[in-house]
Amino acid sequence: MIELNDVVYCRLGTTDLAGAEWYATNILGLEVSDRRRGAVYFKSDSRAHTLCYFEGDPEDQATAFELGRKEDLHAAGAALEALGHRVHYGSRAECEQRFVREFIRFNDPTGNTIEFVVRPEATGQRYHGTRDAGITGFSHVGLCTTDAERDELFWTTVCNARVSDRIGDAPLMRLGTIHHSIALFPFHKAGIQHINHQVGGTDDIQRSFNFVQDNQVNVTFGPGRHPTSSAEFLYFTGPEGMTFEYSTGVREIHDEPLWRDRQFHFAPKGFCHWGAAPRIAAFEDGSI
Ligand SMILES: O=C/C=C/C(C(=O)O)=C(/O)C(=O)O
Ligand SMILES: [Fe+2]
Repeated sequence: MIELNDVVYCRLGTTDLAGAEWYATNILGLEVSDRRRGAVYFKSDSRAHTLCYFEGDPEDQATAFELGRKEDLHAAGAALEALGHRVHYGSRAECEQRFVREFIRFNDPTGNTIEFVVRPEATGQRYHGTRDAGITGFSHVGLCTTDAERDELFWTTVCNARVSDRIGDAPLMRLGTIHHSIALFPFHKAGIQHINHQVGGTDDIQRSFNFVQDNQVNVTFGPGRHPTSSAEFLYFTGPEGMTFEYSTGVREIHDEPLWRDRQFHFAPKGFCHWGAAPRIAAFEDGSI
């Protein structure tokens, strides 16, 4: 079993790096932590970076998860190869680009690019957003799946994810005590479906609702409250059509052996307690 500790960063290709940086700092509220040729790195908490935009194809997206030690990484690489995955071992230059000691890259069964990394760099420094969005950190990612049952099996049997709840066939899965670090949403192709940052409270959600609208950013869902994690949320559109989510108050699961996953409707009532309806393709019709 591949033991994943947490989701650690996303990498997103963009055809407009300057525009993506403008959005990430002035709208999303992240802090530029580094710049390398053709790439900009962003902080959202005390980690060295949790998001990287790089010049490239917007469909070139990767999500990274942390493992404990390099021995675990090598064992994970061998296990994935034995299952038929093609595994790329990161070069020193590629590790430096990611602020990690070692990493491997492979595709999950849907074709999402996944990186498993060891020793991602931390900083002793707090994060200071360019605007006060109230962000407390990068928290989870939604991935598209072309076969939710198959991919759930991959994340829960090859890896250590546990299903906290399901909305229709979409599993919300935890790696630690946070209700979910990874969620899978049925869609017709691979890709990152949304990127979540936690914010401090309701005021931050409501303030951002007004702020993003005042800045002509498309709000696609919310404000609302998820029946699943109990979190209050706001979803809006970013560069290249990426969906970003702020949420606050996500449930923590500490009674691990006692928790039973629950089944929610794949319909607005399964997504929002307050009656908001999503205008996000993978939330509207899982078979698109
Ligand atoms: O509405 C669907 C999403 C639910 C949640 C949640 O329970 O917090 C998410 O954030 C998610 O699936 O990503
Ligand atoms: Fe989410």
